Amino acid sequence: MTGAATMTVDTDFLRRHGLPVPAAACSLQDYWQSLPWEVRDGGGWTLAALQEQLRAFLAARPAGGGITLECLEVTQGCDKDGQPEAVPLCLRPGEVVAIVGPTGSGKSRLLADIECLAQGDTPSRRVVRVNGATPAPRMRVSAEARLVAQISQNMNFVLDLHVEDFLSLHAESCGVADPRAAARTVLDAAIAMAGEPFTAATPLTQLSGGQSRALMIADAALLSAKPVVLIDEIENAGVDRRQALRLFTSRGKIVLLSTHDPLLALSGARRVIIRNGGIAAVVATSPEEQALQAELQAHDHRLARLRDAVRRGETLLPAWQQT
Ligand SMILES: Nc1ncnc2c1ncn2[C@@H]1O[C@H](COP(=O)(O)OP(=O)(O)OP(=O)(O)O)[C@@H](O)[C@H]1O
Repeated sequence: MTGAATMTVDTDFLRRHGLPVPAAACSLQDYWQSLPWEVRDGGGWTLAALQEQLRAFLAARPAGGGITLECLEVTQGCDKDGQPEAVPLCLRPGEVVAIVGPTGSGKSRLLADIECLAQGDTPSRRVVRVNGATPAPRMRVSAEARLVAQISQNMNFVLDLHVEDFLSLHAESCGVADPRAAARTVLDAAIAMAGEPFTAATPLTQLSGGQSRALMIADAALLSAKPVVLIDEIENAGVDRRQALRLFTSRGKIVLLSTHDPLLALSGARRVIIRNGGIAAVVATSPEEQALQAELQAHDHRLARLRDAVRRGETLLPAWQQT
């Protein structure tokens, strides 16, 4: 049955229906195959009925396992020498926050701590609180209940599907009313962001790194209900970076991006400075820096033209001299 292989079972759903909970996350299809016949027959279940009910359950539930995210706090962290971090961090919906610092300083560590909702159990000993409270354990382990979508540098697909089929399946598993239309919207946004065009019929395995990331960004922004998006060094991603950020903030998501790029560093209202593994400061983007953004953007457009010319194998001077 379409979708059962791509839907993940949800422990809350299973408990609600008195169904056995598997030891590890698995697809609905695998779960169904592992169910003893007496459980299937006793509950009058069919795979179609199970899928229908799970889809309705997920569609009715806000992302993050039923909570509306109001604030995400990162506290009690230590730097690499075990010294307490200078400042805690509090993030609110619709915010873009850049994470900056030298190579190896701990930017990815901070993203990973947020991704796993660290509870003092990572090298930084950070504790992440959700809406002022300790998150429920299932928010750390259940794929459905997790708050965070992550876009990282190295994303490539291994699925043997075309772009449109993949997006439709994902839309269907998210409980979207018209999966094909939702897939089309995501595809259009991804194509607009990617440096090189691709189509609905492109096999996933033939997408370039930049195209894969553009697809994942559009998917995370427009289909995923996760309220927090972590982006690791999008500057090398071969996508229109500012368009990607706009897509996320238009959906009210918290966006944290680790970056060395000055334009991206200024794209949020604040930036987190990491030194020696710890948060050394949280700096507000000043009005002067905001004014600088327009100038940096003009340079960025010029460089983007050069990058396109390089990709097309053209000589660079005409692209550089174009006003
Ligand atoms: N607070 C900390 N305590 C202990 N170890 C840490 C801490 N922060 C980071 N580390 C460790 O330091 C190493 C480098 O950190 P990380 O990869 O996060 O750096 P980065 O800033 O993302 O680097 P790059 O810019 O090269 O991607 C990792 O092994 C990480 O686990």
